[in-house]
Amino acid sequence: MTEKPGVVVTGVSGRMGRMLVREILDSDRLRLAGALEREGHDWLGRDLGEAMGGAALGVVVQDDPLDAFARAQAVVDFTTPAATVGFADLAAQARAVHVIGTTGLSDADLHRIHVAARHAVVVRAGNMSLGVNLLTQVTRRVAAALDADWDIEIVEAHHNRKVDAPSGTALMLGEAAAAGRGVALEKVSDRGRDGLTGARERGQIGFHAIRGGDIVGEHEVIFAAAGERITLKHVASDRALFARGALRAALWGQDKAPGEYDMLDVLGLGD
Ligand SMILES: NC(=O)C1=CN([C@@H]2O[C@H](COP(=O)(O)OP(=O)(O)OC[C@H]3O[C@@H](n4cnc5c(N)ncnc54)[C@H](OP(=O)(O)O)[C@@H]3O)[C@@H](O)[C@H]2O)C=CC1
Ligand SMILES: O=C(O)C1=N[C@H](C(=O)O)C[C@H](O)C1
Repeated sequence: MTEKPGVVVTGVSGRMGRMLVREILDSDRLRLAGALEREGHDWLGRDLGEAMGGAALGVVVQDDPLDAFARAQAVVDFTTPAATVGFADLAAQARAVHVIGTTGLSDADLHRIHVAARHAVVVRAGNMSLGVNLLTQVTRRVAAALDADWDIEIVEAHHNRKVDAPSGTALMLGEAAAAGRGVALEKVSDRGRDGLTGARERGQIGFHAIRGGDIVGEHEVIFAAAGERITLKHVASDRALFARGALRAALWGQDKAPGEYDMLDVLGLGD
């Protein structure tokens, strides 16, 4: 029998890191091969299970990514942009599938990930859920069917610890709406209006971010015209959904050629 692919979880003490560990331990198709935290973290050197407040797992939390990646087939990464670009280089060196959930990546970060993907499989998505990825397809189609008399506004809501805005998901939905309209998002994007802004410009795509409490993630795409309005909405009520999507991507990537992929590829929802 072949061994189950081993997964290293980065940012293992974080909201998504802990969720990923639980899902891997529940999985009969993957095994936990390593646990990473940043330099200086108080979990370093401790057994992961005990650090999480449970029984020992025999996996020690470490801060040496190359050592961890060399013993794994996949790296599942929900951390920060600065950490993720470093992990992309090292996962490529180790030829491990790199699943990236981190959002807030700059164009320069994306370029570095693109270069790393010459040598290894990278699956990246601002949202790993089936529902949101399906919603991007629906959004693109609705935007393609309507002209610019329909104003597009994207509203997202998240917990009060989130550090980036608009959310990665809001940007995915914005890209989908812009693609449906046949325009480049950066040319029409209007983020967080404030003050004496003047009337809305025709064709713009607006973004608005709510931050509060423990909201897991909610996204609305509003198409508003004179006398009528269409609202497409997704609500995530459990982070396990993102973790399961990411682990599905880690498995899916095992037999793929090096390159950049997204969750539409993993879920078979691409055109
Ligand atoms: N694509 C998707 O479906 C989803 C994406 N996300 C995205 O995932 C990212 C993480 O979210 P969340 O889990 O809520 O955030 P958290 O802040 O809870 O977790 C991030 C973790 O990464 C750790 N970290 C930071 N730098 C490093 C490093 N160099 N090496 C190892 N670990 C490091 C942090 O440690 P410390 O706090 O000590 O600095 C922290 O434990 C965000 O960008 C978020 O938007 C979230 C959910 C779903
Ligand atoms: O930070 C989060 O929590 C989330 N981040 C992702 C995003 O930026 O869209 C996905 C999800 O909405 C949760």
